[in-house]
Amino acid sequence: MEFATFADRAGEIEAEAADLEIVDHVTDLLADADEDVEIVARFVQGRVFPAWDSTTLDIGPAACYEAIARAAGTNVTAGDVEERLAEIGEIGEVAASYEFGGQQGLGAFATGGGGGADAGGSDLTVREVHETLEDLAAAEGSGSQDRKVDLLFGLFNRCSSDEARYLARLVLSEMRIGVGEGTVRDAIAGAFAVPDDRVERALQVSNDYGRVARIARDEGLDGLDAVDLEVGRPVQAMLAQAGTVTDALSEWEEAAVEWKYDGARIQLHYDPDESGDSSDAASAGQRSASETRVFSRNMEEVTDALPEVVEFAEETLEEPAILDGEVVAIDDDGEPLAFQEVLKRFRRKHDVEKAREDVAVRPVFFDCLHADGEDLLEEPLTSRHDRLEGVLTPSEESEVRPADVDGLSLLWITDDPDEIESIDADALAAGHEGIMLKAPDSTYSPGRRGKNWRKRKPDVETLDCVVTGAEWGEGRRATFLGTFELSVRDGDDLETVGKVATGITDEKLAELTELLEAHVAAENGQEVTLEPAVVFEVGYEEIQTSPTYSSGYALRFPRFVGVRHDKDPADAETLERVKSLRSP
Ligand SMILES: Nc1ncnc2c1ncn2[C@@H]1O[C@H](COP(=O)(O)OP(=O)(O)OP(=O)(O)O)[C@@H](O)[C@H]1O
Repeated sequence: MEFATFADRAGEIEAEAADLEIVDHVTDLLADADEDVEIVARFVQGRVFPAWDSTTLDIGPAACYEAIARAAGTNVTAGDVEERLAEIGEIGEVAASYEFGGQQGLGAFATGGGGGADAGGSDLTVREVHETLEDLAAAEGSGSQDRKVDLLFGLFNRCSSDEARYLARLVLSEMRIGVGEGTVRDAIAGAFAVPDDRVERALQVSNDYGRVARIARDEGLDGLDAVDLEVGRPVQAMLAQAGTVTDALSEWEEAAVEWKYDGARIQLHYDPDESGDSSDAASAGQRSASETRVFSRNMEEVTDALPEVVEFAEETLEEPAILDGEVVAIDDDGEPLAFQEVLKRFRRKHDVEKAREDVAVRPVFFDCLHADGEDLLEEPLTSRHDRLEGVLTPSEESEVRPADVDGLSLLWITDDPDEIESIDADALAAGHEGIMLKAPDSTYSPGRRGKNWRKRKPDVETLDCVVTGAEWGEGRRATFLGTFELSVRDGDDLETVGKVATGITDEKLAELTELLEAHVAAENGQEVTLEPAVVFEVGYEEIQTSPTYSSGYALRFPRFVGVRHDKDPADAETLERVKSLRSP
């Protein structure tokens, strides 16, 4: 396809306001793209490379202004282009405002000729544009920026103003003609007469609109259905919504409960025998027989920044696998550190070894998308977790208990809110963020933020409660008071509303013990009665009626937020207010 035709069609799409009409235009465009359908399906979304491919053009706006200026003539400078951009506000319009053609230079020859653009368009094709942009992306090392500018100059130099408009936008990732992913999906289905849900599935597993368009055209439905996950090519991560335990249990008979790790999402791709493969990654040849690649939640490659994850894979895994998980920063004792610490490591390109000495990381996996040649997206969560456990368990140790499997996130299936509460408490006590609730039968939906994965909703509100009791801890916490009894005011009386044991670090427990010990009124075994003196601010998920506490109400999932040193028991919440906050 001529690039002028593409630019023309892009102009028509941009001028169209109605979504359905836009789909019709894109459908026609794909149907007319012939051998270039792969490129056109990407260009129309403003992409040069497939979504899974983290290759970038690596060319900044300044270099683009420079290329435009050179193609526009000897009197134009990059500064002039920038000034015009400040006036007009959009790089496409700026590029279209110059007359190109006829400038001689290295770049002009590099892309097959100089000049030739006229108002009706050049002889440039989308394929030539694509190939030149591939060369531009590949330019590395010293002098590469000059080479990039040369190549881009060569393209602009052959452009009519309409072509220049869309070339500039494509290069700077500012296409913005109203074509989203859903539009291209519908257009592929329309152009090649295949059902849109099958196109959607193929897109989910491949993350490559160009390839899916070509397969739909050349191989139809059978071809689409044969598109599989590929180890080494990232998939979009499934995402979570916020939700309560109550909602989860009322919608599903049972919930799968997992710890929510406070790190950064990773997708691990491991192939034990890459040697026979001729892919680019293999030909890079740094890793011997096996190949491990790690991607971020946005499918960006982060392998080199996380050597611990690569080592983990190489030591633990035996079969090809795609695993979904979290990388967590840890201290010298292996205890989790705050999320901010992971960020110091996550996208680091230089001094990785030094950074590793400062902050170590460890992976934890909670899902398995592919194992040993088999795609598992359509399998229920519980089966995927079983496969995950198998993949992470070295074969000679098949008897190890799941709790001992390194890198495996634990999963509990339960319909008991109290058990969920205690899993949440354990997660917080172990330094994690809380819990995730998942539908046990759910399939893996890449890129979706559906109801099947829920992060426990953060507390709606907090209450200031008087601490009227506590318990001595056990084991390493034997010298600390914990499990604090909470009360609210009812006239001159105090009535209990719950106990809080979660959200408190050991350091904080030591501090609270010191504060509360002075107010111990009585002790009975581990149980301690406290004079009303200290007020805690406590978060909670909801308030329900309950026979367990003297107020007749209970805080569900209470969490310690802090001590209200500025408040006396007389300033604590009243039972009246607790009643008014009760869930309907
Ligand atoms: N067991 C787990 N299952 C799924 N995700 C987990 C788990 N443990 C930790 N996570 C992390 O929690 C994230 C979902 O929680 P959350 O929504 O708070 O993440 P976010 O990236 O901060 O925000 P958002 O995804 O809403 O944009 C996942 O993307 C993943 O990184």
